Amino acid sequence: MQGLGNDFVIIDRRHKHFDVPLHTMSLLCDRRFGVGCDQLVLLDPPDRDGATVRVSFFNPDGSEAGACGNASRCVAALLGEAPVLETRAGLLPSFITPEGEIGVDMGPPALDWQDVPLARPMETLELPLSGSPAACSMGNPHATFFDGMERAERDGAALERDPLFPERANIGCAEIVARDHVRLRVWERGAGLTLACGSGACAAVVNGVRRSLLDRGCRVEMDGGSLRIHWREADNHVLMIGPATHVFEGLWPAVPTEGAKPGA
Ligand SMILES: N[C@H](CCC[C@H](N)C(=O)O)C(=O)O
Repeated sequence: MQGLGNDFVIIDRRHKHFDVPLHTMSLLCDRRFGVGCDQLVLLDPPDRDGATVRVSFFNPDGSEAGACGNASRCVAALLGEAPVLETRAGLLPSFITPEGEIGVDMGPPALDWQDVPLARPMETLELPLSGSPAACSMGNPHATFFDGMERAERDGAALERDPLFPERANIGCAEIVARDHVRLRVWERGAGLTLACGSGACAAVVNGVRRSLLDRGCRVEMDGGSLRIHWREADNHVLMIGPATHVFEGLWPAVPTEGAKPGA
């Protein structure tokens, strides 16, 4: 499935559990050897009351992401009937707008340095990096710059691994069009430049509001298309609304026995 061109292989293990080894994940994500995707998504039976499905997200480099906004909308669309997603970021309710778009309540952002996480406490909102980004977590770490989108491709790889980010970071680079409209390009942790990033769009609005650059309701326009983001004052939750598209589906091959060659 894909959300604004940010694409995913979603493996539904709710009815038959099987292991997906790391090397199989990497092959599936690698466009040279497999289907190719920005993240791999696993669906499992829920553990927590109130959840419909447990969802976990993995980058092509095998690292796990605590949040994945575009994939969350895709899972909501796949299951239908407004499921509640159990993720590492918490329980995320979903909804369908009258226009048929998919909405996910991405929960509250985490703003304290230990929760982003950052390597040390910061005296100001602006991090001590060229371009003075702001950082927050949506269940995954995001640093957002507001001085144009060029930095994403130019410096994203180095910034992702800056020592300031002990768990690395997704690097969002924004160009302000208006207080309710921003253009964004994201170098994603463990995945590189993508056409869109849902949690990155949420983080950009949160960081933009904190920097007094954006309103709480904002259109975030990315190369793959736009999301509507609203950082709700009443409960501090971030709502994300946008499309989710089913591309194709297949059957998981007979689960290989131990030691079988990957990518069978
Ligand atoms: N594409 C995802 C973000 C993946 C984040 C992942 N790269 C990480 O390690 O946090 C989204 O739509 O939110």
